[in-house]
Amino acid sequence: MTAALSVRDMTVVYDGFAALDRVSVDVNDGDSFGIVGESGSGKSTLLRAVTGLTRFQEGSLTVDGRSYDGRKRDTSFYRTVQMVFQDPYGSLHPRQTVDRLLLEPLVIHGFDEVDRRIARALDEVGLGSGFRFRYSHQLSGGQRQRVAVARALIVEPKILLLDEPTSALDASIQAEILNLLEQARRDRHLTFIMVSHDLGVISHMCERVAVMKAGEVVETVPVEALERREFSQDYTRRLLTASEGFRRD
Ligand SMILES: Nc1ncnc2c1ncn2[C@@H]1O[C@H](COP(=O)(O)OP(=O)(O)OP(=O)(O)O)[C@@H](O)[C@H]1O
Repeated sequence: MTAALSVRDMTVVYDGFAALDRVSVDVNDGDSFGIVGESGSGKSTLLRAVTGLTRFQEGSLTVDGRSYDGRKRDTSFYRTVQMVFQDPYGSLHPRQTVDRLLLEPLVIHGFDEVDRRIARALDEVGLGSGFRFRYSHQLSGGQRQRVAVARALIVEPKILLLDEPTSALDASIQAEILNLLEQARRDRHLTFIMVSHDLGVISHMCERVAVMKAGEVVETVPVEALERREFSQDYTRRLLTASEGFRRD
């Protein structure tokens, strides 16, 4: 199996505080890989360090066979790796039309047949051409997140980094977006790396999961191991119990 992404001993320090402390993660081509952990454990920092939004001071990163350093990422990196953020309100410019939002990445990456690609991307995320000339501020949260997914997929990436992609949405809309992502992954043979505080979402979407605590990966297990309670860390058990909600004994 080829590695789509390999992070080795990655360390990110903010003002003397190690938000990531020698984190290693290997994700195979076509995998759906989850990252869980309590708030502040470093999940978003890991994704941000991979995409170059945050600099890593030590360690190495290999994506699709190429090595990248602390911060610099070239256009070909973003052709391979796209990211979908939690907040569809923050991640899309409100005064741009959907057409403009989808055109921009196509221009950056030098794609031709832009009309056809935009129409196809809108279809793929279930919006249709009626949405093409709407402004993003005229869309619901779920519709915006569909546009964010279309914007990521339109450059035909191999890897999607998903940072809590549905946690800002209502439960029913969450399921629609997750199904849409799952369908896109199957159709396009994508690799997913997904951060979620919701172990239910991770169990549904992912095959393997890294458990993070205080900037470290404390264990990496197949999702079935979580379901069968076959893991080594008590911390993982506490996360599972917390995600199952408060129970009266
Ligand atoms: N730009 C920054 N400057 C300083 N510290 C930061 C910065 N970004 C994150 N941190 C700190 O790094 C640690 C990890 O943050 P991170 O956002 O990666 O956690 P997380 O696991 O994604 O949390 P959550 O689930 O709440 O989003 C936290 O203690 C956070 O306060």
